[in-house]
Amino acid sequence: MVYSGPANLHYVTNPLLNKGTAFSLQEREQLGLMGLLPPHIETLETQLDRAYAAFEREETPLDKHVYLRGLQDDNEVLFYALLVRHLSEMMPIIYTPVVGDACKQFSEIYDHPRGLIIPFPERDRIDEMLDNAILPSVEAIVVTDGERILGLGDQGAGGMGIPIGKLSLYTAAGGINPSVTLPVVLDAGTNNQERLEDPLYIGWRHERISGDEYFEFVDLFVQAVMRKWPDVLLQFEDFAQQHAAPLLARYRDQLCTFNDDIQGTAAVTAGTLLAASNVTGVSLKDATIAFLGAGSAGVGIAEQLVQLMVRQGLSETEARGRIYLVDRNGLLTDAMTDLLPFQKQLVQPVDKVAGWAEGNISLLDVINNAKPNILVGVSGQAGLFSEAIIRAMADHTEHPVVLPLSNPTSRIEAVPADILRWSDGCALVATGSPFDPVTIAGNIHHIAQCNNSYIFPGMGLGVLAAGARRVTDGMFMAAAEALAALSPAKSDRTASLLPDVSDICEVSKAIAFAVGQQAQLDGVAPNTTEYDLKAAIDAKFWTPHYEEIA
Ligand SMILES: O=C([O-])CC(=O)C(=O)O
Ligand SMILES: [Mg+2]
Repeated sequence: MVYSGPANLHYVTNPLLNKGTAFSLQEREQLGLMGLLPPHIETLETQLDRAYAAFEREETPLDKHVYLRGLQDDNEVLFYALLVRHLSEMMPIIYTPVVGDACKQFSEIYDHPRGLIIPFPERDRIDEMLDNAILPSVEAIVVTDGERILGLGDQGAGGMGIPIGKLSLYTAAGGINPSVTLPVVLDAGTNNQERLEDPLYIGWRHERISGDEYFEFVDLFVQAVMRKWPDVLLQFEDFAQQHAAPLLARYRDQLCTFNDDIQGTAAVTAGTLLAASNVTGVSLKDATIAFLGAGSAGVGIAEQLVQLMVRQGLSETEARGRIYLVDRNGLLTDAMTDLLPFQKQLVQPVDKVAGWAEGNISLLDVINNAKPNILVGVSGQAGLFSEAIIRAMADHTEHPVVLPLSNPTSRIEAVPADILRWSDGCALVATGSPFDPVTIAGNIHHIAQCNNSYIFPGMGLGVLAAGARRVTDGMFMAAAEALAALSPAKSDRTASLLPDVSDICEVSKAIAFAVGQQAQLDGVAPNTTEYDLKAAIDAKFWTPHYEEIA
């Protein structure tokens, strides 16, 4: 039987409309809410006090996550007002690291529908599903297939936690109205046995589809999105490395799209390294860089750094010669036959490295021979930056820059306190997940969070405010440079390499401006004056507040 109850209920059940106790008397009368709400009419301020107290009562980080997600599903204005007010405290709860646990336990904590979960067997009904999204219009989508969730691997449909968390930051940090954002999971199955055997598992209980069938499935989705919302910004997130780069290559010229793990992570890392070079005095063109991890994130960062080094005057060959990628089989060389296509540009000639080791060349061999001053970890493996590795870095360089970027915290290559201890406080450290400051010999070292969350909210704001039709490499370069320009370490060497999380809205606006200008230069957005671009960004920037409904 189709529900035919009163229509007024949706004002208190739709989180985009609900104001709870803040509905005015007039609204209560006109919308048919009399008696549904307690009589005392409250302000958003009072609601915030109650919500924060409830948040504090929750004991574990995952409980706090569940509380905040519940609030989001109940009343989005209140959720965002709370989040914006306590961003430094709450970002680790709705985003990395706690969102990792939320994805692993997504089926256990599942409560409300949010966004779309599109299962492979229903692939001929995607248009209908997009129609069901019940949002008046959609401007930003974050999609995952759940195969490489942070460093936690295949979480199947539980990966939905990631698009939800990313889009929460689109709003809290990038000012995108939540009513135009849509999280999506393409449920292509899972190869995670634990999930498949979990009686509570919410996803399609089937091993992952692969090959042509997989790419055709993604294509059905992208084509349906382009039919329904041709101007939408589509962010790909946490796809496995064998899919991420080919999907980006396939779609980047068809619609406004980017891959956050390849391009967003690359831009924030480039911005962090530009900021670090101000502190160390070693510019990127004079740097040598070692990577642990040669997946889509590592290669994405390396390619962005090649571009930056070329801009600073190196030839492309010289730039590539300064970058060493190490994965589980050792240093990538041109003698290897099983490399993925996107890795092949980033190999070292075997002739150059002959004699560095017998057999595979390890990260330690690379450090001892190439003497890098920058070390980037994107391996997804905890603990691989050992004491020997960090000490070898510090032996060759006065201020080694060490970026253990794997998320969540449980996957980090080394914790900042160890890196600083092993380098006698000389290293500059930034991490993918948040860390408290470290005190060494009386000096406080602030640890920047080198996470794509500094980039994608501003990228989204810039794209949407400028009306960009495509996302170019230049726009990511502009974002990286705008971020570096805001580095507190520019004027104070002991300060964090990146701005404080509490300043992220201002960072996003600055990035949006740089991105919008670059989009115009690249011919993918209509030309405007700087004044009009700034005004468009300010006008687009949504802040949580209640609209009068009646
Ligand atoms: O989500 C994050 O914290 C950063 C990211 O994209 C990833 O690790 O996949
Ligand atoms: Mg990601």
